[in-house]
Amino acid sequence: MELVLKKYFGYSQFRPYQKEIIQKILDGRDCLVVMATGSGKSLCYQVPPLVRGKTAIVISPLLSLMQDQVMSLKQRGIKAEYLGSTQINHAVHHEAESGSFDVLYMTPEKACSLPSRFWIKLLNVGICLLAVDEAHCISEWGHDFRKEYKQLHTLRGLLQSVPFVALTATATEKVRNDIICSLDMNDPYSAIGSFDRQNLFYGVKSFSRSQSFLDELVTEVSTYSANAGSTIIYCTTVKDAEQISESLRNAGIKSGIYHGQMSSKAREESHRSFIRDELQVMVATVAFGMGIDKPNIRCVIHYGCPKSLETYYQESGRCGRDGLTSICWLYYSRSDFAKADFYCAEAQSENQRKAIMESFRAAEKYCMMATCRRKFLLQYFGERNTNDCGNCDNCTGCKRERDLSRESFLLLSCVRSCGGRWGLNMPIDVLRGSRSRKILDNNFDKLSLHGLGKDYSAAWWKALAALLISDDYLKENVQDSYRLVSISPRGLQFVHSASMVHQTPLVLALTSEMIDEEEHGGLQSKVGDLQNLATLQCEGFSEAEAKLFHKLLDIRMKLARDDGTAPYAICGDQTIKKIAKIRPSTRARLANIDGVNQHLVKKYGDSFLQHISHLSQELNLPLDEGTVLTATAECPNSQRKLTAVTMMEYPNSQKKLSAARFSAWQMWQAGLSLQEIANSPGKSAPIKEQTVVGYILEAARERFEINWTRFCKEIGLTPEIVSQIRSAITKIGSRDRLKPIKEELPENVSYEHIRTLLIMEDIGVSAGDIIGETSTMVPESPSSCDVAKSEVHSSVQEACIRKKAPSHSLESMTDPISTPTTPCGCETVPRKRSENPLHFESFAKKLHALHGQEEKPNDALEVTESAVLEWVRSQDGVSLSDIVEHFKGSKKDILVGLLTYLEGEFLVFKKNDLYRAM
Ligand SMILES: Nc1ncnc2c1ncn2[C@@H]1O[C@H](COP(=O)(O)OP(=O)(O)OP(=O)(O)O)[C@@H](O)[C@H]1O
Repeated sequence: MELVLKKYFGYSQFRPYQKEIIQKILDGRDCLVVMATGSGKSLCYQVPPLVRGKTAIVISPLLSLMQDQVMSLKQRGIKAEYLGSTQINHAVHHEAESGSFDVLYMTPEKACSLPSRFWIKLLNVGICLLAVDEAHCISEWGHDFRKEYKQLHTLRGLLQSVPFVALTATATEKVRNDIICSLDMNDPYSAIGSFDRQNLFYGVKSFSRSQSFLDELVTEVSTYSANAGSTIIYCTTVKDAEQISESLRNAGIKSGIYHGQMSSKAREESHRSFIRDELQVMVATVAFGMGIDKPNIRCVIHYGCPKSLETYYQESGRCGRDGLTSICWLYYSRSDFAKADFYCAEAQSENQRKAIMESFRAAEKYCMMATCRRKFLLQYFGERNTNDCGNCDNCTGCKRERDLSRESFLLLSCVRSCGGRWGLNMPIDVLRGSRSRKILDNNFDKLSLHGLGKDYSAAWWKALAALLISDDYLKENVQDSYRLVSISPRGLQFVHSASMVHQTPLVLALTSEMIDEEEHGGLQSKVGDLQNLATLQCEGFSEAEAKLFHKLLDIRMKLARDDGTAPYAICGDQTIKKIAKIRPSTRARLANIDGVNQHLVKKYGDSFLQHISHLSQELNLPLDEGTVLTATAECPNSQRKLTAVTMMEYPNSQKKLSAARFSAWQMWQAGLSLQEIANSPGKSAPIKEQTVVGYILEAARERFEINWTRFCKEIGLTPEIVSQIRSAITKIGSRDRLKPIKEELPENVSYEHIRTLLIMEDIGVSAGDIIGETSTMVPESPSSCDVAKSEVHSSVQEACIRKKAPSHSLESMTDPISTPTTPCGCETVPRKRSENPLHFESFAKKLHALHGQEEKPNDALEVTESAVLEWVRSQDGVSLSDIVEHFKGSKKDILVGLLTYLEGEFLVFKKNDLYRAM
């Protein structure tokens, strides 16, 4: 399973529940999976077909969702397709029944209308599971009941031996039971995960649909949207959606619109542009609901209270599916709460009407509460023992608590005096001193309470009423869709214990709406804080790394566009972040990054590596940051010759130098030329020689030993150039900045010359001594003083050459294959890779050639890619020492080289220091 996970999905670990669920499916057991949005449910049905080599059937409610999923799976090298009305390739049906696909999506209608011969044929080749995604649609108690889902049990009869897997993010206990019964599931394994989406911040504010609020919202969105993922703004009406969309476009924000009144073609186009990152913001109605599978949505805004808490959880759950910090704001106005009847009109039964009403009230309560919102959400979905989250507006805002005993006494008494026959408006109007006809007709103007609550707005009183309802002082009864308010026993007790002049203290936390009402007369409903999204995106990055991250996002976008796919299908933002942080220089290192799968490495790896190398150079960022150095195979011959001088002598080298610099220095010490190092094959593309010079100079600054004579010769630092540089420095009177020095010098004097001289001086190496001693150097015009000094012998450097320079000529080595190679035996151009491991035997041969033949015990096994691969494959995870032991007699360096190579080719992978075959 882990192998499939890494190979196709690029991940090295399963998330909670995934592995158990997959195992149960592989064992043939029905499963009910209820896990949070974005928790990774899809993977549970995508892995088994790859393990078993049989087709997985996935029932999904929306064509757009299927198309997105198929696109993403194809980008992972998984054979996936869908059957549905928009499928224009007629061959798909035939291929599907012959079992050509790993994952086959279809709508419930399609699944029920396929002839039984289709299923029988497919069963013969193999079906490993039937998954019902968004399974809550089966239940009348669910918030999105679809009658086509009810028909799915007919498939049970046809596919008796196939495990059924029902998946949903939102299912109360009632809904779960309904799913199990409807699908005729047999003793299903139930995996009920937490609903908690810890990376999401939840916030709520009251607002008025005014131009000033809209302007403020547009300004906020524009501050972060250009470089911080995507945003969805959900509206409750098409009119709101159109108005917001227009305002965003007028402000120059790339935004699209999506609602049910658009043609299906226009909707598709809008959806497509959004998932391909061509739009920053999508303004949509609920029509843009389930099936938005885009992982990098950073912000979901609700412009109006949604119709149920389940809908809210689903829609806000579109946010931050890649696990990165994301924000959900909900803006509500009082008028939103008057829509219950409208939503109930959709009900097809009394049960459904009740369910709609209940979840609508829950959404209202969510808006009005002053305590932890996440806790409320989780408890609504049946999770107990939850604590305050510290990551919602009510937890993070400064809580304002106040003794509201007098106000509560007035409201409770007034509700009681009105006889519990009214909604909230009547007692509030009485308190505010209204003399409307209804009040006069009922003689409520005669009540002693009449007019005593004038100091607060009606909205303020309603907010207090919501607090008193949630604390059980008031209760709401729904009668013929009217909401009547009456006093509860607890409320009655409170009223009895008090009088007009004295009440028991009742300390309550004010809601943000109450505060707004008190401080700004309800006019200042400020948009919640969205701006920090832009900074969150690059948290933990230096400025240069943040730049690299954004450039890599652009590159991913371009690659995706060229390929007609969505950027996130290549890899997620989280993975790009890791790439920007690590800056891998080789395929193997790229492959090691979580989220990088085989398909990515094969298809885009070289392109990414080239860009990383160039951009890192431009931004002065080292490659292979944080990579633990191991003996690498990137230039295998150098390893052999360096065993005596590398890690042993520089135990802290990792701390001082990045892997790329250390590796360049190693190769240099092994006798490779600067050009050879620049072209060494471990990298996807040659790097510049100047970069190699820079790397070696940095090593020198860190007191790594350098053969200066050889180095100066190679970069062409002559005595004449040294004296020219010195004159230039004297002339400008400073050596702090290179540019003015360079400007004083002739063309042939390079920055590398200047840098080298300065570093030599900094670390106390005399340039004159070094340059002067080498007779093979032919200075263009030897300058007197430096030539004189050249007679002096540099004992330190010379000793170093004698002791550690390569003992045999690199050029003399036999190259067993015909590809052009550098003197180190490595290819000068990136090698075209093949899927067939045997094709790489040449690499093993080359390694042997480079390391020289040696005495091997008679029983020693020959080390080739296929031999190593075969043996690793036959084991359940082996350590390097096991491999060395098994292939005893072979050099560890050769084995390490082969393993690294096989890792880069996704033929083996390493987890917890154990190698396993893919
Ligand atoms: N083991 C894993 N390691 C890292 N990322 C993972 C893992 N499993 C899944 N993911 C990623 O998590 C994200 C959400 O996964 P997925 O789409 O399966 O969620 P879901 O539970 O089906 O959500 P929803 O209910 O909203 O459809 C995807 O980007 C997916 O690639």
